[in-house]
Amino acid sequence: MTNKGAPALPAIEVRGLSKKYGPTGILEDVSLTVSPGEVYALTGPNGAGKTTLMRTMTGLAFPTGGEVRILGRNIHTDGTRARAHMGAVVEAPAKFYPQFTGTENLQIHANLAAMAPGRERITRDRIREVLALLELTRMADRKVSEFSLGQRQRLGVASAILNDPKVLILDEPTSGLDPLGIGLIHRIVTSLATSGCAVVLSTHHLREIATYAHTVGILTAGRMVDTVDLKQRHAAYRFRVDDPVLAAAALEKLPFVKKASTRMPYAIAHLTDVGSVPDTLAHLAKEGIRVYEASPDLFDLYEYYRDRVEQH
Ligand SMILES: Nc1ncnc2c1ncn2[C@@H]1O[C@H](COP(=O)(O)OP(=O)(O)OP(=O)(O)O)[C@@H](O)[C@H]1O
Repeated sequence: MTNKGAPALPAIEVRGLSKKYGPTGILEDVSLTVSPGEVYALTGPNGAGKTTLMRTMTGLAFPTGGEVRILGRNIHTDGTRARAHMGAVVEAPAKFYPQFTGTENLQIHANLAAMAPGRERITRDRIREVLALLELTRMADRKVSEFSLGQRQRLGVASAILNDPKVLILDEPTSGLDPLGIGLIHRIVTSLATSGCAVVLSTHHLREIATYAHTVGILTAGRMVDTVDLKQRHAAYRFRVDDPVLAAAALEKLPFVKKASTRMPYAIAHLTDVGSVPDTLAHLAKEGIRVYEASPDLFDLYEYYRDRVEQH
């Protein structure tokens, strides 16, 4: 029997997770699913429980209730196999031996990673490649005690991606990084996701994350209060036209427009596919509507987040 046509197994599945420290509830009934190739950003106020959730997802902390599955395997009862294809940094900055060099520290991680079932040895070339990717070649043979905070942060990401993971979990990977370092981490995460890796990262940088995450989970006081599908939000386009009401009525008729509305001086169209913008423009012109400007109607995650957090 084949499972052709069956939905792909989620790479990460968190179901009804709760966690207490003593009598204090930190997480309550948290669920989330991340598919292969998806970037899931976890955000929320300080103390909301993001680090606790990520520590529990990687098996470093145990839940009071619920479960975590990585590639179908329970991280708490089948940890060795669940972690075989996982990379993670959940301490900031990641812990390294300060008296050893960057390369030596990665070699230690490589040796540990190679002990996972079904995993091959990580070569010296791969270590060099990952150091170059994180722009750490210059620091490769220096002791970690000589690394800056940002360099240690990048070495943490290097160690997490060393074994070419299918699941990557990063707690605030861009904290302490300069603007170019932040861009570098974004590019690396995007490229891993493009090749099928499922990524969960926590962050407070909402406007940046909105440009490349697929999903944003908002955690407040230990509860997942909202999950935002950014793909859906990005398919809105706005057109500055001479008559927005007329334009919205014309846009409504198009098969690839899910919804049209006005926000003066714009007509807003929610498209099924951003590739249909040229056809939309052609249609507006045919209807005699003059278009002065057409641009993505970017979803303001910061505004949305503020509203959602203030409600709780
Ligand atoms: N080992 C622990 N023992 C007791 N309480 C803890 C422990 N670890 C975390 N907490 C508490 O759990 C709550 C959530 O902390 P956590 O670090 O998960 O939040 P966070 O969302 O990651 O915060 P931040 O954005 O500030 O990093 C806090 O109130 C914290 O004091």
